[in-house]
Amino acid sequence: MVQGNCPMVALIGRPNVGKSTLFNRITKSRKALVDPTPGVTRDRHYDRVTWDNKSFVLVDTGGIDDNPEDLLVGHIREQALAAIEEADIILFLMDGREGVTPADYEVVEILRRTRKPIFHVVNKIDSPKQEVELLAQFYELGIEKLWSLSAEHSFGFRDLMDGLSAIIEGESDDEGLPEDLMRVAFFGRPNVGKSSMINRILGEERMVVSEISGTTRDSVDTLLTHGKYNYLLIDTAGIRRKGKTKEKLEKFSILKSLAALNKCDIAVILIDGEEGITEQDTKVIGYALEHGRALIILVNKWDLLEGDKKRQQQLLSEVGRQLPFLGFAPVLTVSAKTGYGIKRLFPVIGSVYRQYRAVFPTSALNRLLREAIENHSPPIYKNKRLKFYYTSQIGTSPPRFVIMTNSYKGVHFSYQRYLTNKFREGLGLEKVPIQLIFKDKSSQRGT
Ligand SMILES: Nc1nc2c(ncn2[C@@H]2O[C@H](COP(=O)(O)OP(=O)(O)OP(=O)(O)O)[C@@H](O)[C@H]2O)c(=O)[nH]1
Ligand SMILES: Nc1nc2c(ncn2[C@@H]2O[C@H](COP(=O)(O)OP(=O)(O)OP(=O)(O)O)[C@@H](O)[C@H]2O)c(=O)[nH]1
Repeated sequence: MVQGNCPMVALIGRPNVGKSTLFNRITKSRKALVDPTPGVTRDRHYDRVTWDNKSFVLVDTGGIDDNPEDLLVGHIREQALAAIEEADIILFLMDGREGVTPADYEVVEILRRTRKPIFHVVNKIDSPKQEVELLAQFYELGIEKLWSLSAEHSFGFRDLMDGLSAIIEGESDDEGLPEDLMRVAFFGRPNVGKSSMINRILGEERMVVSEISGTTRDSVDTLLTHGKYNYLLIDTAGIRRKGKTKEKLEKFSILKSLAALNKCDIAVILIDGEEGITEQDTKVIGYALEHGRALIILVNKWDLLEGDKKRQQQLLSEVGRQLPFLGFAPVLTVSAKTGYGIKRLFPVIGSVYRQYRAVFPTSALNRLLREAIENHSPPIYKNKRLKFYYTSQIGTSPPRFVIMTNSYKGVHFSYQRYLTNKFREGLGLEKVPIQLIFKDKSSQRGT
């Protein structure tokens, strides 16, 4: 049984064996979370999947790292090594139509080195008849259990997914943790100072601390009580840097840390004050946004910029420029080394958390909606004035509101943005993401 919330399942295999096809089949049933945010780099090669109430993060390693200059066999070997190192479960895909290849032998050998669960999957077996014809030769590999599959036509798919979810433990229910816990996860590139930051927070505040192990394989969660509040600090894994695979592992570690996103309320993203914001930072931020998480940006190692006003300003405006859509996220300059700025963090976490979980009475929301419409008339759509009838809150974390309209299709981006800003201002939600969902009153359809 694979423990922990949301293990990482890596899909490996030679080019063209059907990894993308399988990835799409597994992930496509998932309903879209939020509209894509402009400017955010989206990586289509990983996704969170829930099957039978079990959740995991699926990673298509082929997509992560396609370097055409890599020799084929070398490439798959590296992929397998990285997967052994970083993934919790491995799906090794082979091509039933092509038959067993030397690379398959080699990968099977590599995979024998780990005790992690491995699914040896023979793809492109599109029917029971083909199973009889194509599968037999793969037993030469000496693998007891082979899974035959048609990623394209779904033969064998359900069995594979059931097999996979059978070895994943259900969501842990946080037994023994206090209620109303603020879950704060720290993200950032290797070496940005995540561990130093958490240590600094713990040392600085001399708080009641206890370690909760095993929630995620490589991360240690720390429960602490500060004032009358309880916090769970989640440190995302540091990676082991090893020779040539460093780059690859770095990508893996980012993906894996994404599993932590699923269990936090607030994602604290550390940016290296010396290096500035990187593409990997914007990727993690994008993913946090898609998951509707509250965000706090910490520009760490600020001590290294001490006295350099020009560089400081440059850096902050760079952050603003790179993340224009992120106006709501507080940005703090800090130093885990000297302790500069750390005292400001808790009040910010507190106010972000309160906003993130806020609940509003329907009457106040409707008043706000009416005022917003009076101040700025809705546009005309298909010769009719757009109407907004009423609104109510349908969720928190982040706050979500539904607004009933006569034509949700007519609510263009600019008016949507206007209403979002009005809701933010009117409800005091300036530090968190919020979602407005428009629905047609008559048909109950909408976005
Ligand atoms: N007959 C059959 N064809 C399949 C199946 N799965 C994938 N294919 C085909 O195999 C080809 C390669 O599939 P991809 O999913 O792109 O393979 P990949 O492993 O992601 O390839 P790379 O992106 O190069 O790593 C495509 O033409 C698919 O249509 C299957 O189950 N049956
Ligand atoms: N000058 C300066 N150095 C810092 C600061 N914070 C961390 N460092 C240094 O940066 C290095 C990396 O810090 P870690 O806390 O290990 O970074 P991490 O993000 O946990 O790294 P991984 O475990 O690799 O993910 C260490 O040498 C720290 O001493 C800071 O605010 N200022």
